[in-house]
Amino acid sequence: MNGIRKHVASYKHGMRGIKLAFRYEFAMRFHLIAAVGVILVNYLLQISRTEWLITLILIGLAWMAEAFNTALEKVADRITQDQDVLIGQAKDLASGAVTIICLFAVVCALIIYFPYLF
Ligand SMILES: Nc1ncnc2c1ncn2[C@@H]1O[C@H](COP(=O)(O)OP(=O)(O)OP(=O)(O)O)[C@@H](O)[C@H]1O
Repeated sequence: MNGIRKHVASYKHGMRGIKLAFRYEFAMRFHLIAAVGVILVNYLLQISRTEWLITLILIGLAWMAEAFNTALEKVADRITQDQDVLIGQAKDLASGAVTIICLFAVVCALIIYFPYLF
């Protein structure tokens, strides 16, 4: 019972994290606007159920990568705000993770939307 209560509490912390991310992170709001755009285009083009799933999974992965990136930046800034090679690399890697999923999302979007448009 204690375990279940703890598990439910961790979802509450998670919701707080999601609120924080959308309230204070410009990049997260940008991803939200992009997601709304994608959902709109999906409706307009009447894409298949599988294509809906792929786009929704990619949206989730992009938000997840951005949230991890923000978390890592906060921890790194707590460790030191001085210039540090390893901190710089850690931040670049976390930012790279976001860039990777965004690049794949763009490629997938082209593959999915192209046949509907041309
Ligand atoms: N303490 C540091 N030491 C060395 N380089 C740093 C440090 N802090 C930031 N950088 C460099 O500046 C970049 C931007 O870091 P910053 O903390 O400003 O994140 P940001 O502008 O919010 O980036 P992102 O767009 O990835 O969210 C990092 O990817 C890193 O290359």
